[in-house]
Amino acid sequence: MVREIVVYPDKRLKLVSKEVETFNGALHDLLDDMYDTMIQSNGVGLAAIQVGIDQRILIINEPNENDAQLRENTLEMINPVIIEKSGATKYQEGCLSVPGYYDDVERYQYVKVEYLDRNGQSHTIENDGFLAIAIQHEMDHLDGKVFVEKLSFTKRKRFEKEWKKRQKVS
Ligand SMILES: CC(=O)Oc1ccc(/C=C/C(=O)NCCc2ccccc2)cc1OC(C)=O
Ligand SMILES: [Co+2]
Repeated sequence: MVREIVVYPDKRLKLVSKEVETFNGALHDLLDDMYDTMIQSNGVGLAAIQVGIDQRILIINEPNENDAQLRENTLEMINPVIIEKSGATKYQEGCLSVPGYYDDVERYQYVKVEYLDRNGQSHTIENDGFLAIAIQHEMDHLDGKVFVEKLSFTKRKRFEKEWKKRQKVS
């Protein structure tokens, strides 16, 4: 089912999420709910803290060449750890917890990541494209960091001004 998305500057987004210890039906239900929630909001990535669960869980679903997001293309990462990183890249990021705001964020170009799947099986993935950016963005959420906190001083000032104005209106 679709869950409510936690919106910036909710202080839950600053929590450091805890490692997952049990790989049971409740975990599978959460992963399925995260998928429903991400797709319904037109997202390509979501961390569990964005639906209020402070566990080290993230999902990514990159649209395919026909711009379709297929369920089987969903990458589910539990307790992910970056074991290699290199290079630098910049990409205009957005976040379902900061709806309607996009800005350039600097990231590592290449990452190699170890993680567990929904059954507790270990996997290693490496990427130097869109997926590398998405993984870094979502892993930041697991450590209580939102992309707007990585902006340069001036960009951050611009964001805060815009966001305050938006809060007054809504
Ligand atoms: C108004 C509003 O909510 O705008 C949106 C903002 C962000 C998003 C989705 C952001 C998202 O999935 N971010 C995952 C992290 C990520 C960012 C950049 C590259 C890879 C991975 C969707 C929005 O809704 C629409 C209709 O576009
Ligand atoms: Co995000």
